[in-house]
Amino acid sequence: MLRRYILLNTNKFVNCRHVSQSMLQSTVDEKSGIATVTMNKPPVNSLNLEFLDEINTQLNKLQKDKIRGMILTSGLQKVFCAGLDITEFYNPNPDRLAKFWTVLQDTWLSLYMASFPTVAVINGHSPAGGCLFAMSCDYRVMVGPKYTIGLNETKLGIVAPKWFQDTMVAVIGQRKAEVSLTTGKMYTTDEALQVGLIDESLPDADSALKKGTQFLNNFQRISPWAFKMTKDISRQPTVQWLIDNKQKDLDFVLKFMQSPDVQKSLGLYLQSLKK
Ligand SMILES: CCCC/C=C/CC(=O)SCCNC(=O)CCNC(=O)[C@H](O)C(C)(C)COP(=O)(O)OP(=O)(O)OC[C@H]1O[C@@H](n2cnc3c(N)ncnc32)[C@H](O)[C@@H]1OP(=O)(O)O
Repeated sequence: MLRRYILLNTNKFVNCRHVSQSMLQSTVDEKSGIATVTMNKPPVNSLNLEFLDEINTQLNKLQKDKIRGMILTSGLQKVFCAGLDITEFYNPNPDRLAKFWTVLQDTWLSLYMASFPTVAVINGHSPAGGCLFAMSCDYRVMVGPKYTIGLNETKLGIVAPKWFQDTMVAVIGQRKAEVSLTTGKMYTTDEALQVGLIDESLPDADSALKKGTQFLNNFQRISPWAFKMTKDISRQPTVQWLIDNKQKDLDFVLKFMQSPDVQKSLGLYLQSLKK
């Protein structure tokens, strides 16, 4: 089957059979209209400014192209996404930190409110921002049993912003989210399934991708307009706070992240990761 590969670094559609050298590969199945977007930024798909910008640009492009659905997955061996790139927060340049956080806000809004159905095929560990991205999709299929997922921010000595927390509440409910967030809980695949953080667990990536595609095929007979209106109504309460408070959220992050206590915690955490 002819697949359309998108070269993101030039931001142009190119019909060819080669995968681009970009950090993000995107293929669109021309028959079904389903895009597979694969994060491929070794070693752990950490989300820095440039990577987020690329993801956001691609989401907007797919929206314009009126694709019928999207699978978000990882091209790495055992990590879906390690979350935000901690080096963006450690001894930051304030201008870059502001840009980074603004692009993160925009990328989340693009993903959370995507006009097309989205599935996260979580084929590796998915802490913090990785979990946020997975939770922002409409359906989650995870490869089990050895990977983990959760919002672990408190374990780094930092605080998940309100919209991270609200996204989790929307998926697993207030009580479970509160315990999960305060303890920085990383769930095993089985635990995540039990608590409702993921929708399905499959033993390998191929079957997870098939499941994800099956979910998207449910929308073949659903009007894209009816889908989008329903999703907007359902998700509006979660996004509205950020839409109304982007600057306030940014100001908080700039102040919080540059405080000496937080810098100290981040430094220790980075050191522990290197060990
Ligand atoms: C108010 C603002 C709040 C902001 C909220 C923040 C949300 C976030 O997303 S913060 C990021 C939280 N992420 C994590 O805590 C994940 C940390 N990483 C891991 O747990 C593991 O790396 C992981 C399980 C994902 C993968 O394990 P391994 O495959 O064994 O890889 P390594 O641990 O050896 O890591 C390889 C390499 O990558 C560096 N790394 C890992 N994660 C990050 C990250 N999030 N940002 C930057 N760099 C990261 C790690 O240090 C290693 O580096 P080298 O030693 O230089 O190779």
